[in-house]
Amino acid sequence: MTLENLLTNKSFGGWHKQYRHPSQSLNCDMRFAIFLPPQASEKSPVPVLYWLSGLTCTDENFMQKAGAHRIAAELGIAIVAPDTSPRGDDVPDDADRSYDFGLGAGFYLNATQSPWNTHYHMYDYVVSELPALIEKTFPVTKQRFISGHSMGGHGALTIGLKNPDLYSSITAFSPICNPTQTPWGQKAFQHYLGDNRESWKDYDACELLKKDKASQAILIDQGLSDDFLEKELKPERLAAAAQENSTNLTLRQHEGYDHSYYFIASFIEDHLCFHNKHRG
Ligand SMILES: N[C@@H](CCC(=O)N[C@@H](CSC=O)C(=O)NCC(=O)O)C(=O)O
Repeated sequence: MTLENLLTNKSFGGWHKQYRHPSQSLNCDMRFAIFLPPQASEKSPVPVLYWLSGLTCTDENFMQKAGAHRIAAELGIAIVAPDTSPRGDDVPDDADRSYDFGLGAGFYLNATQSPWNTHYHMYDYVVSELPALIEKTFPVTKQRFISGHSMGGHGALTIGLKNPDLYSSITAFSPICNPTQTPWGQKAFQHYLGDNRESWKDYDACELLKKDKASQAILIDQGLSDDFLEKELKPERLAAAAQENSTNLTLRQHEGYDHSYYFIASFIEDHLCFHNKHRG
């Protein structure tokens, strides 16, 4: 396994680092970023928040724009930000090169349909391959938290709900909550998963929550001036499903905030503190 260090920056007493490595699940080279707080050492390993970004993002957007390092350094939590899709000349993209499908839009699932199924296995990468690499390489514990934004909020919710033993708590900003019923999700699932709509439900947070009560606590923040709210996100449906089975889900709605990283930066401290409360 080669792990190539591309970038190292000291930040709030800790370290932001960017790496490239060959990924077996995705069948291509991948980049990820990690923030290691100053407390992290072999003698005192720290838990890890996995952050899943949204459409068009790479590992860089969150690290550069969210303003998360100060509070992560204070709390002693590492943050790992993977890319949002497989990358490279061999990796197929949307024919129209649109932003909502293909490169930069892996939807955190395992594609079953050709030509997507050669590379698009972001679910396996995020749940298994990347944490194994992180836990082998860096001074971290096996405790994981998960969070994300928009498409990454969908990823955080579905991955967290499906793996209660692996993720202690779940948070999301402006998540796509019911992708089987909304345009971004339907386009992606049709291509990646094919015509059988039953198979789509396995990657839909509302459907997962209707099936089973979540064992973890969930925090969702949503801006009320978000241009994607009505058409794509549907947080009210997730809140209703949670209420139905007494899942511990808090949906906070904020006047005036949009879908951008200004919104994420405004509330990221609350998310890190929320995860910190669930630390073992
Ligand atoms: N107008 C944008 C649309 C893409 C966009 O808004 N991407 C969001 C995530 S949306 C859901 O997954 C994002 O995080 N963008 C990156 C950023 O740094 O703000 C476009 O056409 O690119």
